[in-house]
Amino acid sequence: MALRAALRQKCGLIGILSQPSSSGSHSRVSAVLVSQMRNNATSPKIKVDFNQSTGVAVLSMQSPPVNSLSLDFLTELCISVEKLEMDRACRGLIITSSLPKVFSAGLDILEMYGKSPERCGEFWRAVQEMWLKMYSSNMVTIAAINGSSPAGGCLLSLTCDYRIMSDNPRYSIGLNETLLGIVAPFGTDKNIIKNTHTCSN
Ligand SMILES: CCCCCC/C=C\CC(=O)SCCNC(=O)CCNC(=O)[C@H](O)C(C)(C)COP(=O)(O)OP(=O)(O)OC[C@H]1O[C@@H](n2cnc3c(N)ncnc32)[C@H](O)[C@@H]1OP(=O)(O)O
Repeated sequence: MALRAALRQKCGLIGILSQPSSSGSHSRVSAVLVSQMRNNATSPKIKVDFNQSTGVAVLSMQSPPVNSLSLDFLTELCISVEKLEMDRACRGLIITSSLPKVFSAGLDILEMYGKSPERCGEFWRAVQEMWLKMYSSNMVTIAAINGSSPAGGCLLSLTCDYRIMSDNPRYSIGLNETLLGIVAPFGTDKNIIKNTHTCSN
């Protein structure tokens, strides 16, 4: 009931929950494949279960060991969210983890070491794209934080409309990245600044 109320508040529509799903874009599906090939991965890092009758999708992060946000992971995450966004039947999105104990360990530290400036640029653009896409989503978004969620994992949860965390003292959450000497890069891209203003309204 709470979700339906939230859906009503955010979308102003409730009657379309049972509308049939439209099909995803082929170009985006192939972008996932390109992402997997680049990473030499055989299994997807993101699993999406969409329930047509409720209009709610559950996006499970399943990238062992700790769902770190690598360029490939972020690419796949953004494509999955975009595909759901294009589906008018999907009104709500729950993001959670399939892994025990960890929601997300945040940005993949290996992406920040020994990489070319071009690759670093691509990575940080993907980080920006992820939080802008989530923050400006038309769907009601909920982070079901079922494990530790430091730094970028916390950031991911903060981009959602609602956060619910497992009551377990062993799970930690917070913006601890400054302890590693990592600060958010200054966004000079006009679109990023524009989108940020739009989101804050
Ligand atoms: C506008 C944009 C603003 C952006 C601002 C910047 C935002 C965020 C910056 C970041 O996110 S930097 C990353 C910070 N992350 C951390 O500090 C998390 C560190 N990790 C942990 O605290 C723990 O690993 C955990 C998540 C609590 C899990 O603990 P657990 O005991 O279950 O597992 P571990 O043995 O510690 O780790 C297993 C395995 O995973 C590797 N690993 C852990 N975290 C990362 C990571 N962030 N990136 C890459 N790899 C990671 C860890 O090294 C272990 O590897 P192996 O030793 O098994 O090879």
